[in-house]
Amino acid sequence: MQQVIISVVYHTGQGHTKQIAEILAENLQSEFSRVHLINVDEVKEQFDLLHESDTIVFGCPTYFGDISAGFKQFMELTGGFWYSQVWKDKLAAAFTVSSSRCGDKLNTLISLALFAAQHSMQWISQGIMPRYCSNEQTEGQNRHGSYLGLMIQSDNARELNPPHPGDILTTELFAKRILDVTLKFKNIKIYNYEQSTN
Ligand SMILES: Cc1cc2nc3c(=O)[nH]c(=O)nc-3n(C[C@H](O)[C@H](O)[C@H](O)COP(=O)(O)O)c2cc1C
Repeated sequence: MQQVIISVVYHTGQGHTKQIAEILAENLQSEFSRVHLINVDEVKEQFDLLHESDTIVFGCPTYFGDISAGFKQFMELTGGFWYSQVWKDKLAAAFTVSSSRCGDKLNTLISLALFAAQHSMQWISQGIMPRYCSNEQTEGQNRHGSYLGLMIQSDNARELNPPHPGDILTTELFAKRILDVTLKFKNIKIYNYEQSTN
């Protein structure tokens, strides 16, 4: 059985971004894929896992309308790889988490896409249509109407609460899309494999 390798590399401050990284990793896992979940705090020892990946998913919280400092540190560690373009034509996708519905998350996704472009990676858009009927517009899939990547609104409280159900659904659908696109890009045809229709 041919398998693709997908890594999710993330920074988290209080754990909200970690929650989403874990849901993504769980839903990326299949008989056709091997998944690495990597916290940027431990990335220095795990760069080989990123180098062997077909797809790398980048994730961080939005802090002051942009990527977090923790993620930026990781980005700057990749300077040597940029120089030799070792990630050229790997696939890339991204997600960000912030406490406001908007919270200027788009700017974070743009920064992450630019980072991937400087590494000459191929970008996977979110590819999930928002639902425009009844309550689903606000409670369902892609409720923030994002296209560049996955946007999540965290419920910031004293305790770490689970993400909004609509955001969990969107995360699951995004994982399915990342897996679909990776298999397509690697030209792996799987008999009876159901492509996502969202
Ligand atoms: C320094 C700082 C700046 C923040 N800036 C924003 C912001 O610009 N927009 C927003 O909606 N939330 C903002 N937040 C809230 C975080 O995005 C939110 O708490 C998020 O869930 C953090 O994810 P984490 O738990 O993975 O660290 C900020 C939080 C911090 C600590």
